[in-house]
Amino acid sequence: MITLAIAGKPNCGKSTFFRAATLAQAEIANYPFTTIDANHGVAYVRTACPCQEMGVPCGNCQDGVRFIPVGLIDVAGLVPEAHMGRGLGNQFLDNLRQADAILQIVDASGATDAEGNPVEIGSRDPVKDIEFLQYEMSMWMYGILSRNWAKLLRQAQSKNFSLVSAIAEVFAGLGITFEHVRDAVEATDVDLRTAGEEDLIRFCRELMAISKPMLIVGNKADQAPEACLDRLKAHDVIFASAAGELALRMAAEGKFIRYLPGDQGFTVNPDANLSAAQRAGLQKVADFMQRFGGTGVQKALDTAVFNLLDLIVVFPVEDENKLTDGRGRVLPDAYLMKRGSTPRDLAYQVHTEIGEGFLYAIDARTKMRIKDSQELKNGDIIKIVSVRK
Ligand SMILES: Nc1nc2c(ncn2[C@@H]2O[C@H](COP(=O)(O)OP(=O)(O)OP(=O)(O)O)[C@@H](O)[C@H]2O)c(=O)[nH]1
Repeated sequence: MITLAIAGKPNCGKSTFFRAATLAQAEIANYPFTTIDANHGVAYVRTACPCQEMGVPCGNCQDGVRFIPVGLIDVAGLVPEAHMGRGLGNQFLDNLRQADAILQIVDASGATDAEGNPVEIGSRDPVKDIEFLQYEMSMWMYGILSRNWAKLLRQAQSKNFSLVSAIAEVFAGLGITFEHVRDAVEATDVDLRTAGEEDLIRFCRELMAISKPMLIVGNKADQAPEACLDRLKAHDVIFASAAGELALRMAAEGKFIRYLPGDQGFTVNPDANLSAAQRAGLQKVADFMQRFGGTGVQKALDTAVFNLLDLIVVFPVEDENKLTDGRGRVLPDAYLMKRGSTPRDLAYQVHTEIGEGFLYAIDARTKMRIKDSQELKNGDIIKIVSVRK
């Protein structure tokens, strides 16, 4: 499963974001428990379900809105100098190894200092928090590389030794590949054999950015002064109110409101028995959503998966006319796949045996065969024909 990590300094709202994102109404979540443990959970990305367009009600979506599970990890307690083992240090940086991308939460309201202690709203420049996480993570990687460096350089003296492959091996546990290392070398133009400390740190920073793409979430935007928002705007930030999203999901779970994560607004159920304070609280969230186009939580999850990781959604079926699987379920699965994936890749994702026996694929919309070399498109409904079942 694609996994996103939530990272940031203490008190920026990570746990609130995590709780909000993993609290799914029964109609949305196929998973009985969306929180696996305190720090690992299941969240959902939102996409259009093709069932309405195709005229076959599927029962797996909400009015044409389909939610697809992704893993979510709350990487708690990152403090300055964590890479030197301070605070919970390495253990938590280590958590990031499981992540495909990182949601970097910053306190957009500037109400917490470098260590996460509460300070007056607006007194901390939130941009500094963006730099902090990227610095900690690249220094952590540099620490790993420098521990292995002398040995790697010795080995590099032999003729057929590739430093790029060797570095990829050092970081294999982090999901870093040969291509990531090669791209980082190219982007930084570092000559690895002669590189000094400064060059290697720069290289690690690039490698980090390439292998663990980060999305910046400006949380607590509901209480952020204009000056803080303006400073963050230069950094491609998604503004959010995790607290607002949590309130909405809890209200929706209690059937007080009708709200689907990612909607730009919500409606209060006419028979909801709400106190004046609850109504006022909901009104505040409604005002925020109107200003920012939603609470930002679902938008952050969707942007990380569909833009940063550049994934598309593909719906495999066994019957291209009824759009069902072998058990008659309509559009039962929605797969997240890398853009550029082919029908054969989809066959492998469904099952290794189906991949091995792959013959051809049919586009359920056109009923035409598609070439194996053809790239799948977002929203495709595909029947795989394979010699083995
Ligand atoms: N106004 C506002 N407050 C928020 C928001 N999100 C979180 N908070 C508050 O910020 C404080 C810290 O939130 P947490 O979610 O515990 O922060 P954390 O980053 O998990 O903190 P650590 O567990 O210490 O790492 C709490 O008092 C939250 O209620 C938000 O979107 N808006």
